[in-house]
Amino acid sequence: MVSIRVENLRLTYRLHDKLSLAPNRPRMPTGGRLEGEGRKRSVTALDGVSFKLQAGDRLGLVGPNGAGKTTLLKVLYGIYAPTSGTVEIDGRVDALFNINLGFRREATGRRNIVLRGLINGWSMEQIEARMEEIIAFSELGDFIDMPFKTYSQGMAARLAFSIATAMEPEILLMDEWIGAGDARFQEKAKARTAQLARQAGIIVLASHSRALLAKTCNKILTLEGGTARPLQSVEEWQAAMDEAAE
Ligand SMILES: Nc1ncnc2c1ncn2[C@@H]1O[C@H](COP(=O)(O)OP(=O)(O)OP(=O)(O)O)[C@@H](O)[C@H]1O
Repeated sequence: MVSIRVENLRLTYRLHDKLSLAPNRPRMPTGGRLEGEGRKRSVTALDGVSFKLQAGDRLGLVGPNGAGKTTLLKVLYGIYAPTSGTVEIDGRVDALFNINLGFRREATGRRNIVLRGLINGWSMEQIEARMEEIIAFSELGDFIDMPFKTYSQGMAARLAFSIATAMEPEILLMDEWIGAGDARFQEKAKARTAQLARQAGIIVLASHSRALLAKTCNKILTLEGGTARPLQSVEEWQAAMDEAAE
């Protein structure tokens, strides 16, 4: 059964001197908790975060800039190991948080589909079998044989989304990539995302767009300076937002 279980998660970035935040730079107006001095400086981007998700859940991650949303996605994807706490994931995970990540700029869209498929462990036969469906969903037409570097952000987003969802992930992690597609593609992508969640998958989407979150998610996790509020249903979150606005 697909599930995510996060228990008391803490993630601290250790900052080397060359990694910015030197004392003569402007103070960070927002973000995680800065600690230490000089080479021992660190940022605690997530602290004491706990939540559980089950099959069919579509979680929205919300919070101001630097709240820890992207860091949480990266921990769920396994890019960063927790500094402390536990993350237990059951299910095949794929991520779409940087549209250009993992694409060869010089290679065509078609070649990039092959490369991504191979990285995902598909055989050439499996790639061939999915190729036309991926191209059709992306609606890139003849541009599929143009180098990736010639694509607009929206075109790159179409290809990235089409490949990632063709890989049939059980858990899909996303940030606001969807904003790069035009309105029609966004509708199509939303339908496919909902279908994926219905097929007993889990979606985690970090976004600043209330409309997108309301349409896509059933649960909301609000992060602030790296700490999380208790999980809310999307209805509770909307009601709280409306109340705060009054
Ligand atoms: N690679 C890194 N090295 C050091 N600190 C980092 C790194 N990535 C993020 N941080 C810090 O961790 C904190 C959380 O950042 P994160 O990118 O997770 O926020 P976010 O909620 O996704 O923000 P945004 O809405 O702006 O995308 C910030 O204080 C940021 O400065």
